[in-house]
Formats: sequence, C-alpha cells, structure tokens
Amino acid sequence: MSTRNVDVFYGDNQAIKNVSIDVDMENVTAFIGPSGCGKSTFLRSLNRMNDTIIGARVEGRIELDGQDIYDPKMDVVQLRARVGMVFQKPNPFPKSIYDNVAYGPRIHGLAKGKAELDQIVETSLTRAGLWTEVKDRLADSGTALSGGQQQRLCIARAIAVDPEVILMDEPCSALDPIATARIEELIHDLRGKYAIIIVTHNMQQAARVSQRTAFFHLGELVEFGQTSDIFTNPKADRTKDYITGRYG
Ligand SMILES: Nc1ncnc2c1ncn2[C@@H]1O[C@H](COP(=O)(O)OP(=O)(O)OP(=O)(O)O)[C@@H](O)[C@H]1O
Repeated sequence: MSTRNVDVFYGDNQAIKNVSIDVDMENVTAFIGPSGCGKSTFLRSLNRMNDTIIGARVEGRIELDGQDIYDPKMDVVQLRARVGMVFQKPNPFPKSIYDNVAYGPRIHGLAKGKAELDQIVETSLTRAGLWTEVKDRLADSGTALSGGQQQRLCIARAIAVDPEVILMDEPCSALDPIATARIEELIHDLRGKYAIIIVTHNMQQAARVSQRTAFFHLGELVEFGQTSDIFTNPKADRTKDYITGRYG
C-alpha cells in the first residue's frame, strides 16, 4: 500500500499534510505521535473510512496493489474487506459469535455452503487466538464476551474476509494489561499473513509490536523508518523530543 502527497481536510482545517509513505506488506507498521497529530485521520484514509465523515476530504493518491483506492469505480465495500479495520473500542455486532465472523464471508459470497462457512469461522477464530475459548459457545452473543475476547472477535471478523491489510486504531486502549498482552501476541502471530498498521499512543507498545514506525506531528509525517532506529537513533529533533517524553 502506498500514499503520495496525501492531504486530509475537515472543512477548512487541514489534518494531514502531504504524507507519502510505502507500507510494507511483510511487517507491522506503527503510527505514533502526540494527540491530535492526525494518526487516526491518516489511518482512516487508507480504507476510505473518512468518507463517512461529513466535510472530510482526501487529496493525493493512495494505492493498494497499484490501484487508486479513491477511483470512483472502486467498490468501497470490497475495499474495506481488503483493508479491514479494528477500532479502539471493541464493537462486535449484537449477534452470535458465529454470525459475527460469518457475516462478512456471507455478504461477500466467500463460502459455497455451510461446511465451508464453518471452516472459515473456525480458521478465523483460530488465527485470532479465540477458538479454544469459544468453540463450545458459538451461538452465544458476541457482546457477552470479555473486552479482550470481543477485540479478538473483531480481529477474527476482519480476518474472515481474507484481507490484505488490517488497520488497528488503538486496539488495546480499552483493555486491561493481560488482554493487551494477548492482542500484542496476536499481532506478532499475524505478521506476514497480513500487512498490519497500528495507531498507538503507547511508545512501548509500538516498540514491542512493530518493525516500522512512522512519527506524525501537526499533520506531518516527520520520520518513518525501522522501529529500532526511530527509538534508538531518531534523525529529526521532533522525533527525539517525542520519544524522550518532552511533549505529547
Ligand atoms: N470528525 C472530525 N471532524 C473534524 N475534525 C476532526 C475530526 N476528527 C479529527 N479531527 C481533527 O483532526 C486533527 C487530527 O485528529 P486525529 O484524531 O486524526 O488525531 P490523532 O493523532 O489520531 O489523535 P488522538 O491520538 O488524540 O486520537 C485534530 O485537529 C482533530 O481535531
């Protein structure tokens, strides 16, 4: 996935300024930066989630496999299956655990029959590290699970439509440390199967889960590189100030 000279506006207010980035499909990429720097705005532009916000406007070019995702011919429902999203607060549908995962494959016609759908549900829940905890209660409501389990269910739901990229917007901010550790392990296990981009406030988390880090400040991409370099040998003064806790 690549972006070229991307600007994002909310009315007259410019939240993202001229951001060009190539997201590596093999690695986990973290977006970090102080509150309000535009991390979530930029993340949402990668699967056209900003389309749903009145007054939001994206300029520049964003490509997935060489295709312009803002091309008027792009099927946005299909795009959001290819570039899935996991939000800050787990948001399972008020449906059974099974139906939460089966929903996407059903609407996209990915399974030929019940057996195939069962298999997709099992594989997705297994990849999301939830299968053993829920396999005997697939008919229970997804909303009855713990917060951490709900977030893993949301990850299973994203995985079920076989995405290329998974966007995660502060996926652990509503979770306790144990549930957070499970999600971080899961991100580690999913690396290589999907390109993962995670927005996080937590620099330790970025250092633990990602191989590439992008530092944003005031809507600009200040520095992007290997996570180890960003944290141990940042080039820009603004990055240095942020990682040493001088602001943010
Ligand atoms: N729906 C919206 N309507 C208008 N302005 C918005 C909207 N969402 C974000 N903004 C503005 O865009 C700028 C970037 O916000 P954004 O939420 O992308 O930053 P962030 O780095 O993700 O912040 P945080 O870490 O606090 O979530 C801010 O000035 C914010 O006020």
